[in-house]
Amino acid sequence: MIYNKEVRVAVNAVRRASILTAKIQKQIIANRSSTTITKSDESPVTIADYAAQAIVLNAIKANFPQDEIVAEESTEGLSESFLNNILSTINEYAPKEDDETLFNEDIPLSNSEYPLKTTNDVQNIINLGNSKGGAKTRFWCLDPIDGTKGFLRGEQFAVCLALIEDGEVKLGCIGCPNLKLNDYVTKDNSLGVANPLNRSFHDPAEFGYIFYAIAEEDHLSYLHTTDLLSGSLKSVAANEFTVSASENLVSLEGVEKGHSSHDNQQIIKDHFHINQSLHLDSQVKYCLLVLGLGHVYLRLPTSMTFEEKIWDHAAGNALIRAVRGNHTSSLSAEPLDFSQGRTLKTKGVIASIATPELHKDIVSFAESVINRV
Ligand SMILES: Nc1ncnc2c1ncn2[C@@H]1O[C@H](COP(=O)(O)OS(=O)(=O)O)[C@@H](OP(=O)(O)O)[C@H]1O
Ligand SMILES: [Mg+2]
Ligand SMILES: [Mg+2]
Ligand SMILES: [Mg+2]
Repeated sequence: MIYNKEVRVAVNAVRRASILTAKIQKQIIANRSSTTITKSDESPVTIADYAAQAIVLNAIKANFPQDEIVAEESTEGLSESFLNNILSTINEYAPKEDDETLFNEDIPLSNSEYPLKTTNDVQNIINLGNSKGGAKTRFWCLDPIDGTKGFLRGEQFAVCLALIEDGEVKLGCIGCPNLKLNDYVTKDNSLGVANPLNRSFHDPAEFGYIFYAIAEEDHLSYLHTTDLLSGSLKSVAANEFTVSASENLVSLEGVEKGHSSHDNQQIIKDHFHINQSLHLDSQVKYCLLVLGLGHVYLRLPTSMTFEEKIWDHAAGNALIRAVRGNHTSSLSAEPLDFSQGRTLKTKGVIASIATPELHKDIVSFAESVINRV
């Protein structure tokens, strides 16, 4: 397998961050923690976002010291006592990397050059996520908690890591600690989308799933968070679920009305007879899409000035391309371009496992809805 070491590091780091964030979410929901900060753009960030970013970036640098990283969070403005809090959170909640039931011994997630033992280590490693990205470098792209609002509501969130080379996403890994797939299998067989995998999901009691894919290999893999790489791995082949206009389609959409235009999405759903919608936070939406549990991901812009962040879509891009799906902006059916820096320069996102023709029709209709006077 190409990118063999990269996949092992990514899955192990995402697994460690998924277990840590899931434990912290339980504490927050039980009201035993209140470490949420509001960032300058009014969005929330928690101690779990910082702790997850620290352990994933440390794992990357310990194994690929030359690689650059684009990651969402920075420690700007954090006090020494907050940094101390991040360090104790890591020590208390992150599973230990000498736990052989969870980690491959030959993939150390820290070393003497990247130890993660002091607040200085924590600060330095988090801020290594400040790469500008672009077309020329090889860089990793991390969203330590995607769907922070869902995380705080006790709902879906995801740890999302991608590797980008020459502006193109090469691999993606998404940890979904709260995902129970059986919750999304359509109960109503008349819709014709009941469990497209034609197999039952054995949802683990806790810690959900990890999905990963190399974009150019024609399949996606997924496993329970607490399995080792060699554990009960399942996979989906390219084009396994391609759908066309004549079928009953299910949309995948966000929860927050400020993140996508639910009104414009409704107009599209009416036009294409999409009469069932799943609303979830985070890139978990992409995971359901590539399993065929939904067909069209709609993220129409609420404002023409907001720039989508590459870490909100890069890992999902690898999954979608591995199953030969479509991943474009909401205004043009050109593929998303991850080579333009830390943000996408196009507006909105539409993803689907539809035929290319149907995808083009949906985007062209979306464009007319967005640009209507
Ligand atoms: N105005 C606007 N438009 C589009 N996207 C925005 C906007 N504001 C924020 N964000 C980003 O939305 C990320 C969360 O996306 P979700 O898919 O979870 O949104 S939703 O709540 O389910 O609708 C969220 O990611 P996290 O900060 O990692 O949670 C933000 O990067
Ligand atoms: Mg955020
Ligand atoms: Mg995000
Ligand atoms: Mg985030």
